[in-house]
Amino acid sequence: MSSSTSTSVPTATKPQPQSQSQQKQPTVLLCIGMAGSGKTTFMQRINAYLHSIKKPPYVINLDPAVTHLPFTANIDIRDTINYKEVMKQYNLGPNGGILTSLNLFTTKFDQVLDFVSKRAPTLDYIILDTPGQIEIFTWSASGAIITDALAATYPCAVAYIIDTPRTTSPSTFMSNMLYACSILYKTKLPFILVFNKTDVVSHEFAVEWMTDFESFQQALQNDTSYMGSLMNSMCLVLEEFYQHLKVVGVSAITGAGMDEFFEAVDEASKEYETVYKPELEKLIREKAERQEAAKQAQITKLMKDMDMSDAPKTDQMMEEEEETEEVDGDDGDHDYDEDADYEAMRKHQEQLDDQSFGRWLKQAREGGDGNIE
Ligand SMILES: Nc1nc2c(ncn2[C@@H]2O[C@H](COP(=O)(O)OP(=O)(O)OP(=O)(O)O)[C@@H](O)[C@H]2O)c(=O)[nH]1
Repeated sequence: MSSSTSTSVPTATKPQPQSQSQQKQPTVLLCIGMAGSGKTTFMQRINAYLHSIKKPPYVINLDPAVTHLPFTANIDIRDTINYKEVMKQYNLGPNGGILTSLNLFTTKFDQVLDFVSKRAPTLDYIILDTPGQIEIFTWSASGAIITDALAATYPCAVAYIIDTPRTTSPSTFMSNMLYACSILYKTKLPFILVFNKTDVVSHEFAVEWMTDFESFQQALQNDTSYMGSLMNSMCLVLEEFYQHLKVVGVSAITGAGMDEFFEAVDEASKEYETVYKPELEKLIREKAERQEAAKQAQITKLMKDMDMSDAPKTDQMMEEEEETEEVDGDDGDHDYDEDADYEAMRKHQEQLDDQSFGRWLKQAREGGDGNIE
């Protein structure tokens, strides 16, 4: 786990050396969190922060149910999808309405990517606000499509927003961590745990629990229930998960922790380049190889079906050909036998005909048929 606590100049503000051939790619930040954790307020804060350092971000709102956006979005799902209309038209409840709206929007996401790609060379950050009902984005096909589409092109990181004052009990903390863990393993993207609302409660207790499992077990001391012992074991399991996280404490209201947050984003962007991107490229390469192999197999099969002699022959094809020749030989003998049988039958029939004709002639003569003479 890396906890960013330094107050030095944010790396995001330092000029980055740019190779001529390499086009600048903005970093995508996906803001995900439980309802009420402060995603929208946090989006407003980072938007204001980035404007203040002269790096205005490209803002995308994916929450169709938000009534008021305290910032201007470049692309807003609400401009194309009327969430209340969707609920009425499809006879859905609020969650079904949000999910269907997101699904409808995802069908047009290629157009969103087009818009983004036109602006990308001039951008440093693309920030996305997601629906309040976290599972609608994290566990839906649309959420996965949007995340994968962005992560395939741009360095991408998840900012998981946590309501710190509501996470002070070991059980809510553990629930939140397990949820974060599920998102990390689902997206496999660089992950930043953003403890929000630190103006109310400092996030230090959380950092301590994550770095020292004994302190978490101490907090559980009075909990002798089954849940208590389960959490006791879980904290050991989660130790490995914590090591892959960047942790920052912020206040979306006061603006505290913004420098640390963008330092973590910068690290996450590098992690994307060194870990996620090579893995993605490997997957793409493997898929291309599988497709090429399948194509070659199809061509070989087609050549064989067409009996193209100049087609490259595999050992198996040669063996099959030899077997076929042997069978053809048998067929020739068989044809020969059939011809002999046919000839014998023909002769036999001729004999029968001759005999029959002879009998008829004899009868005709005996019967005095003058015409016969
Ligand atoms: N004290 C304090 N309150 C905050 C902070 N960030 C957000 N809030 C408050 O938390 C409440 C929820 O904030 P939102 O930004 O609407 O949270 P959200 O996650 O976008 O909410 P949904 O879209 O409904 O899921 C609001 O009343 C905010 O004013 C913070 O840093 N400190």
